[in-house]
Parts: sequence; structure tokens; C-alpha cells
Amino acid sequence: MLKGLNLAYGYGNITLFEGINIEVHPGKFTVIIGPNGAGKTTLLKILAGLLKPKYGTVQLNEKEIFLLPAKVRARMLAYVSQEPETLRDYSVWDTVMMGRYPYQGFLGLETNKDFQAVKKAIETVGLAGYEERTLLSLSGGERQRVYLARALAQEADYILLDEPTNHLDLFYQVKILSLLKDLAAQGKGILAVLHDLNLASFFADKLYLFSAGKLITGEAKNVLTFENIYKAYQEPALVVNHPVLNIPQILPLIVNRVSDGKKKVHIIGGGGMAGSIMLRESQQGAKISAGVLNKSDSDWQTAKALGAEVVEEEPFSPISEESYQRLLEVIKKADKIVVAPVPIGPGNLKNIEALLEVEPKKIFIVKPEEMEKRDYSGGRATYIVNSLIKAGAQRYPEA
Ligand SMILES: Nc1ncnc2c1ncn2[C@@H]1O[C@H](COP(=O)(O)OP(=O)(O)OP(=O)(O)O)[C@@H](O)[C@H]1O
Repeated sequence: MLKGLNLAYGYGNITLFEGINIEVHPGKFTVIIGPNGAGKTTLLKILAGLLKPKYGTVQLNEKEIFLLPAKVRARMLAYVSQEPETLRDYSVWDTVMMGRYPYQGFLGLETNKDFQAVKKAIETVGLAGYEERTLLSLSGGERQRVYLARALAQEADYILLDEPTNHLDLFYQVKILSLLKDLAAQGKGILAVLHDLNLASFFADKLYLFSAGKLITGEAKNVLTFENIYKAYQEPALVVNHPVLNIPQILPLIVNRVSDGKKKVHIIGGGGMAGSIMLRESQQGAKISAGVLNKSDSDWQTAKALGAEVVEEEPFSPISEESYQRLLEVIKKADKIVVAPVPIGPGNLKNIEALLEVEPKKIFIVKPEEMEKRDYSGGRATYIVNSLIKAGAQRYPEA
């Protein structure tokens, strides 16, 4: 196993991270994610034995990495940097052959085994036929694959890669990550820094997310949550479940947040039924509030992302008396209340009952005539909505 124990690093007086522990297991694809400048490259270089940590140690198969002779280490661990050096315009073949140096003697004589390993590595990255081309004649993506081939030719047990999909088109990103996943399945320990959270979610067996100088770790579904992403990147993003793959996918909310408008609009939603309404009202300049919503519900995420005041309840919990009282406070101050077409049952009926405490003219209901279809409260929600419409509540115009 490759292990970083209690690692700390900083440049000058600035501490980038401290107390960091990380493990790379053979047979697993491990991925480091995190915002620009968090220290991902620095950590990778420390784990590759290229940079000494200020504190802590790196162990490769129980041995201190800095004590291993260079060639021994290179047979165990290959490192592909973010922007590999292009010192001279070597050919593809010669560049990949450099990966064989840990196996060559003093004279650097190439054996048939070296030849076969280079040939196979070039084929694996899809560059057969490019052997005589020189590095500077290649596109960024082709060059990146050459450096990956060089690492493959090294036949090390661990491969550490800094943004290996940087210059690749989407489909080559998937191809290269699939290749790394296969290598892991064959027993190699793969560690990659990636920026694309959705690809990381799909490919990683284990994730490490840099967050304020610490690492949050686990499987994608535990690491890629709204709260963790917000904490790490200081930006809100929607976390949705991939409908087919059942893994978290991250959608950035590319909107201008307008949260200081004068008009206060409260939105009653849940389960993603209110997202577009919140966006619309917010973009029309309203200061929005929302709730009662269960934490992590997709409407809750949207509301948070838009900077709304949110009356919230624990996930899957019914609305408590405390949240209900809080809701009453908020809706009484609102200029307008919008009710999204959300199913109503015993757990969220209080969201509808609260409407009886405010001026009906302020209430706008989406498709009130369809309330009965989504009423799981034994008819109480339909009764309230019908009464509100009679008392002056309006239909919310559809977008
Ligand atoms: N040699 C150096 N001297 C001073 N500061 C450095 C040096 N190398 C890196 N840094 C700083 O340390 C921080 C972390 O850098 P690092 O490259 O490890 O981050 P990163 O998470 O890989 O970032 P990115 O996602 O942008 O590639 C950055 O703020 C960077 O400017």
C-alpha cells in the first residue's frame, strides 16, 4: 500500500494542509478532487517522493519512500505530472522508452522486453502509428497520452497522475479513465487528481476531497454532498442522482443570485417541484424564502444555492412544531406565497395548513385543480386549497 501519514506542507509562511492521511490501495482507483490551489499537486508530489513534507511520512509497501533508491522506487511507482517537461523534441517511441530506465543497466541497453513493453503501452493509449512522430508535432491530448504510455511502460505497481484528462475531449477522458479503472482492476494502485466531479463520481472507488486544508474521504455518495461541495468550493451546486447509474452528479447553478430584492416571495415546494419557480422569482428580483424543506432535498439545495432563507427540517422527518412556527413567521412577512405542485401527505401537510394563517390574496397556487391528484392527506390538503381559492387565492401562471 502507498500511505501518506500525518502530512503537512506549506510554501513560505502559508500552511497549505496539515494532519493529512491518505491511502492508495492496490486494486483501487483513488481520486483526489478539490478547488484550484487547494494543494492537490503538492500532495501528489509528496506521495510520489518528489517533495519532502514539512511533517509526516510517506510509506510505499511499509518502506519510507525517501529511503528507496531511485530505480527501486521507479519500478514501484510511476508519476505523470500535470504538464510534463518537453525538454527536447523526442519521438513518441523514445519518450515512452524512457519509462524503461528503471530496468536498464548502466549502458542503457534496450532488451526485447523493453521493446515489447513500449509497443504495448503505445497501443494501449491508442497511439500505434505515431511512434516516429515528435512530441512538438502532437496535439495537447496526444502528448498527454504519450506521457501516460511512458508511465505504463514503467510497469510500476502504483501510478500517480495529475489531471490526466486535462487536454482530452470528453470521449478520450472516458477512454483514459476506463483504462485506469481496468489497470486498477488488474491490481495496480491508481491515484489521480481530477477536476471533473462527475467523472470522479463515476470512476473513483474512493474519493479524497480537499476542503479547507483537510481531506474528506469515502465513496462518492458520501463525499459529493451539497454541504461538502459548498464547504470545499465555497460555491453552491445541485447534487442530483444519476437516473441510470445511481451515483451523485453535480450541476453547477449558473445563475445570477438576486437575493436583495425588496419583494419577499416565499415558496412552498419539495422534491424538486419548486426549483424552476424559485429561479424565476429570484431572477425577477424577489428576495426569496422557502420551506419547510427537508435538508438535502433538491429544492432545499436550489434554495440554498440562490441564497434564500430556508425553513428546514432533518431529512425524511415530518414538519415539527418548531419548524411550523418558524414557517408562520416567515410567510406572514412575505408579500407573495407560491405553492409548487408538490404531493402533500401527513409529513408536509403543515406547509398547507400554515396558509390558513395568511391573507389568501397573497397566495399563488400552481395548478390548484390538480391538488386532489397529489393529495395523500386524506383530502385535507384539497379542502384547504379549494377554500383558499374561494377566499381569493390565485392560480400561479405557468412559465
Ligand atoms: N513553488 C511554490 N512556491 C510558492 N507557492 C507555491 C509553489 N507551488 C505551489 N504553490 C502554491 O500552493 C498552492 C497549492 O498549489 P497546488 O499546485 O498544490 O494546488 P492544486 O490543488 O493542485 O491546484 P490546481 O487545481 O489549480 O492545479 C497554490 O496556491 C500555489 O500557488
